[in-house]
Amino acid sequence: MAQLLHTMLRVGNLERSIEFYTNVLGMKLLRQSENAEYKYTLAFVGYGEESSGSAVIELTYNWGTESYDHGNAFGHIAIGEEDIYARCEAIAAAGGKVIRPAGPVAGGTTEIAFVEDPDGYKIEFIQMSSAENGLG
Ligand SMILES: C[C@@H](O)C(=O)SC[C@H](NC(=O)CC[C@H](N)C(=O)O)C(=O)NCC(=O)O
Ligand code: NI
Repeated sequence: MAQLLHTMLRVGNLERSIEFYTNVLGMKLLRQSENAEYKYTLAFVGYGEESSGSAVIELTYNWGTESYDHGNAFGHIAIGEEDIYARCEAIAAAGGKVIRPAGPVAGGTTEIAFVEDPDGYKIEFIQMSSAENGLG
């Protein structure tokens, strides 16, 4: 059976992104690799080991490229959380940017929040106990 493995994000400063995803969002740095020939470094972060079936984020740093034009197509990566209110408080306290405070989605009951990572990618937090479609 196919398995969702990772989402790749190109980032402008790998150390900054690793710091955010680990110390602000509470993920683990799972593995890191460098390709000197093609001048890029990969860092995989997530809440669980890939070997246990956890989907992860692949942070890609192209040496010397400090920013990207994100266009207007990319939406977000979603993370299920037991308490998005506490998580958002912790993110804000750690200097993270909460761009949509925790609360019910417009016209619905699922409770969500949005934060922005250091490159401007949006991360959605969903209160699993409130999630519709059987996620809760
Ligand atoms: C390890 C595996 O999960 C990969 O995603 S490697 C894919 C490969 N990545 C790179 O070459 C990284 C540097 C490259 N300059 C880039 O920014 O992508 C690749 O084929 N990338 C092309 C792509 O469109 O992802
Ligand atoms: Ni990949």
